[in-house]
Amino acid sequence: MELRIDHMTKQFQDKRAVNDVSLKLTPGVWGLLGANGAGKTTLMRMVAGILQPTKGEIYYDGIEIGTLGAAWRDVFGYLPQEFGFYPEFTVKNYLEYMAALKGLTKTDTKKRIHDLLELLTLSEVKNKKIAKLSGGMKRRVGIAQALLNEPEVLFLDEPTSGLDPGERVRFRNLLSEFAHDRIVLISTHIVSDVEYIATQNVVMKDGSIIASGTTEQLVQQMNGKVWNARIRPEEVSRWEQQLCVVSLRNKEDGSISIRYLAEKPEVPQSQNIEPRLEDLYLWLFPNTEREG
Ligand SMILES: Nc1ncnc2c1ncn2[C@@H]1O[C@H](COP(=O)(O)OP(=O)(O)OP(=O)(O)O)[C@@H](O)[C@H]1O
Repeated sequence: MELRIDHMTKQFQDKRAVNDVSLKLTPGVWGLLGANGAGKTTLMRMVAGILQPTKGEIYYDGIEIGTLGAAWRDVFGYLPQEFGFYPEFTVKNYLEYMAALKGLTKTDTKKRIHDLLELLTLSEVKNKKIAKLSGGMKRRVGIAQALLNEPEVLFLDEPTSGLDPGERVRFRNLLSEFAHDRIVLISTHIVSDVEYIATQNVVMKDGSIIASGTTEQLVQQMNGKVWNARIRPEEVSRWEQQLCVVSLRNKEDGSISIRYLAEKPEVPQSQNIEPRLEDLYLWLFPNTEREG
């Protein structure tokens, strides 16, 4: 099973949103990381067949997906970033409707919806109107519809936005299991969503892939660049202005433990510490807001 993205490019008037991206996706979870505007959504929409590429092709097991036509839609699942629901539908009716669009049989639909409602802890709200659900529940309904046809290739655009930490963990575990023999690509700027479950990560910036590899391979680039030191509370704003600060933690003795990124130690008595994927992300995208 292989999805080959070949020299994909998308030009919007004067904006090149995706610039000659080539990727070979194999079974497992793939993390697609990048700051706002990196081109992640545009790339995913082209694979989903919603957006016409300016240049490039996509092959599933060697066959161009345009040639596959309906057969591609049968094996592909997609959760868009902006998800247009039918607010007056109940959760169950909506999933039945989507199952019919995806061509599932009546018997398959019943069982599949039952299982997905259980899996995504939506059983209790299955007869509620979608308009009445919380943001996190709506997101889970979106995930359920993407999983309806048990897709072999699943693309999820920021799937965890609006999920609480418990839901996030459950969702990550569910995906890890699901991706055992499928290709799952998750676009996110929340590094912890993919740090521990992604088999491979791809980092996009300004429409191009600037790094890719396993989490371990990627974080290696940060060896020797992540530091920890103790500072006094009154020094915080000075160091924040001078350094790329990953985190600040109040210690019991009144001092502050600072984790920062730099080519060499900048704060007196800094210790070199083990890098994480978030460190690389902040190194590549220093101006992004910190993860909450
Ligand atoms: N229909 C469009 N017309 C013109 N420009 C567009 C269009 N869609 C996207 N863009 C631009 O292309 C670039 C990439 O956008 P895209 O939504 O793919 O990024 P992203 O990585 O998904 O960002 P985010 O994390 O904010 O969703 C941005 O500069 C965006 O403004």
